[in-house]
Amino acid sequence: MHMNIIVVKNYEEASQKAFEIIKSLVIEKPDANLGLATGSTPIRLYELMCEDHRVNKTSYKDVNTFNLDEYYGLKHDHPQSYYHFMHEHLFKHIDIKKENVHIPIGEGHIEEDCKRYNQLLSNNKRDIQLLGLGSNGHIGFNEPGTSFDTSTHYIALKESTIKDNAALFFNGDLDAVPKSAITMGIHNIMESKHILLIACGKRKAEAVKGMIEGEVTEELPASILQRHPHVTVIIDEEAASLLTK
Ligand SMILES: N[C@@H]1[C@@H](O)[C@H](O)[C@@H](COP(=O)(O)O)O[C@@H]1O
Repeated sequence: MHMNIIVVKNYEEASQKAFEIIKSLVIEKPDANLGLATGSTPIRLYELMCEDHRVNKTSYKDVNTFNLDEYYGLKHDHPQSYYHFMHEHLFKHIDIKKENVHIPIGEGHIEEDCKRYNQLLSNNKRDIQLLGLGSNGHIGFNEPGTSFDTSTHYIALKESTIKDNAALFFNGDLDAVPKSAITMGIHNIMESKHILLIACGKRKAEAVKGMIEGEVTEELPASILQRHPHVTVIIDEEAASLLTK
């Protein structure tokens, strides 16, 4: 097993650690391909990147980014679209070029767009893929039961995911959360040279245990990371609390 597991005290330390990894990659390789994620977890990391860009002038002008997923049916300017999230939390604060930003399109011709995104991904291998972790073990929006062979696809969200995201982003309003999404598949995620997963808090402890100590199963999508040659997992004490080894 090639997982490098880093246990830190809390969310702030986890974000700092992840930031160090991303920053040193961008400095070493100014035209790096970054696979990016949304959700509540990377928010502090993105803040640190913006601050560092402002203060230390770390440049993203030759960086390309590829986001994991997008809700289906939200317009770009919807405040909860991932497109909007990424612009607000990261892109508008750094010197990345608009044309270097890639996010799946969550409306219109699904099949064509998935095909186009897959082509883009296979032409641009990611140097690093940032991941959060769903409380049910999903990565991107690859819900439990998704085949490990998938590339970018349309997926119906599980009840638990709708609930989690309602609580975090939609003021608890289940009806406001889109019921489906477009996501990079497990196959696309596994193509990245390095995978960096951050998980914090008690509600992730079960999934973290399965991901690291459980069997590799499509019922817990993140468990596939055990088969990747270069994975860094950053977890806080709460998320690590059920680990036995
Ligand atoms: N599609 C996203 C994932 O990319 C994210 O990693 C996960 C965890 O979210 P959070 O970081 O808010 O716990 O759930 C969301 O549904």
